Amino acid sequence: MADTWTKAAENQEQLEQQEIQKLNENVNNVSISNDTKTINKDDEPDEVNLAEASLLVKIIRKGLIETGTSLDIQRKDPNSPLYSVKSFEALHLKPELLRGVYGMGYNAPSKIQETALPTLIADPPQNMIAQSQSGTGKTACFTLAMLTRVDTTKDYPQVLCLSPTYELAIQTGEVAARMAKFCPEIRIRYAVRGEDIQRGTKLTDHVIIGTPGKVQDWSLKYHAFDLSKITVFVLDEADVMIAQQGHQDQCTRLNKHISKKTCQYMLFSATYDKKVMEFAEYIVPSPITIRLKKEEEVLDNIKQYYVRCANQEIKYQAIANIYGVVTIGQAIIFCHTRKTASWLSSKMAKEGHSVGVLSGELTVEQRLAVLDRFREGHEKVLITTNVLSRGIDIEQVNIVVNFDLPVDRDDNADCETYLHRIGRTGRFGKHGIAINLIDSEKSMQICRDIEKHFGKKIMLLDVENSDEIEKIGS
Ligand SMILES: Nc1ncnc2c1ncn2[C@@H]1O[C@H](COP(=O)(O)OP(=O)(O)OP(=O)(O)O)[C@@H](O)[C@H]1O
Repeated sequence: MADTWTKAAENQEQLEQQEIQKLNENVNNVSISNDTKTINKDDEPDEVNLAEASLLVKIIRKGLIETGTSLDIQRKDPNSPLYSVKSFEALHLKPELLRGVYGMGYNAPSKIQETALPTLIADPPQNMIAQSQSGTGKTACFTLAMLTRVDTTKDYPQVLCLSPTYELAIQTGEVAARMAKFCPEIRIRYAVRGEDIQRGTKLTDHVIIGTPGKVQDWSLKYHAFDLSKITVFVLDEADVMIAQQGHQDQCTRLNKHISKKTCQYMLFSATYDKKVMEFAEYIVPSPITIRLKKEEEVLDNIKQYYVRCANQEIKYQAIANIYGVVTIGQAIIFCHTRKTASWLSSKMAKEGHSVGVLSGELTVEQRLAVLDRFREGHEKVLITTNVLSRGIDIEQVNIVVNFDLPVDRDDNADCETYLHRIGRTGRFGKHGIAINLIDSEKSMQICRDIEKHFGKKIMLLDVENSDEIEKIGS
């Protein structure tokens, strides 16, 4: 059987190689002028964008080519988050789950999977607070641990997984369903907006995946399940769940009813600032902690740039031209407010560009429909707000644009959100590009603060210097 799985994985790899080759052929067919002559950015937005487009093609082309060859190399590099010495077989997963894992095309664990999984599924259960870079397989890691712990002889919810957004809960549920494909007796239930139950219902599902508000309603208001019987409590994007206003109150309320003696806590995120980690260690009894050093948090496979734009209109022009280039892959554009997202999308739509827009004011059905269309490639560009900054996994996204840099309530750099936003590209070792549009001294300062915080260079995309362009693109 193992041989069949190995073959399936090899086939998958061959298919991926063919796909990459096809993409590269497409890239080579894109004809864009290499004109990089001196440009007055304020007066000549079109020329600026032509040069930018040309540079982007080079960078993307390089990224796509590297993507095809580097996964194996990254796996052998001890400094890479994808490094592993063990096979999935060596992690002591149940055979049915192992089949699920291979069925998803995974052939070796990432560093976080190799490190955390054996501890998470060992007995007696141990609590864990884990950090690993974006796109390195945390979801698969805690999902496998959750499914391992299910006791199908008991017909009530035992595993509770909380996500900060509707989209993320659905995505995690889909991963869990795929992993559990060969465990048909495990029942998984979404507790999210739009899913309703009758008063008096007693849930018989084993795993509940949802957002805190809905889970609170079902457990504490409708008593559809008993929180004290939960044996695994997972907080995905744990830092926002325990520290951000709104989520914090709901999670604290739920946590009060969870038995510290019999429940295993699993907290996962790509970021924890110092205070949040201290708080997490305070609320989770005797946790095993897996932490990254600050300089390890930003992935080397995501190249970061900034572009100076005179004003919002020039930022728009930059985006409008980037649109032409990203048909090679897909892009997500982050705006600070719904208003800017809607302004940008309607302006682009008016000019005939096909873009999706996803922000908090849409109904959950609309949000999911927009995301599905984007996943299926109907739109190449998705304009959004922080609602989509965390966890969403779309493999083909190779560019993230910060139309506005992320700031906190005091207008200071929001480094955690920045990291999550740019982590929508560069998934599982792929190469990605993050472009920050800078239109004021204030935003330049924020960019510098982010750079300093992570100790990773954010390079100027200087369209006036063709030598530099060549250097960046090579
Ligand atoms: N061992 C593996 N082998 C190959 N692909 C994997 C493996 N583990 C996870 N993946 C894939 O890598 C991608 C990123 O994984 P995942 O979404 O779990 O990352 P994450 O760490 O949870 O990201 P984020 O920090 O953004 O929440 C997914 O497409 C997933 O299917």
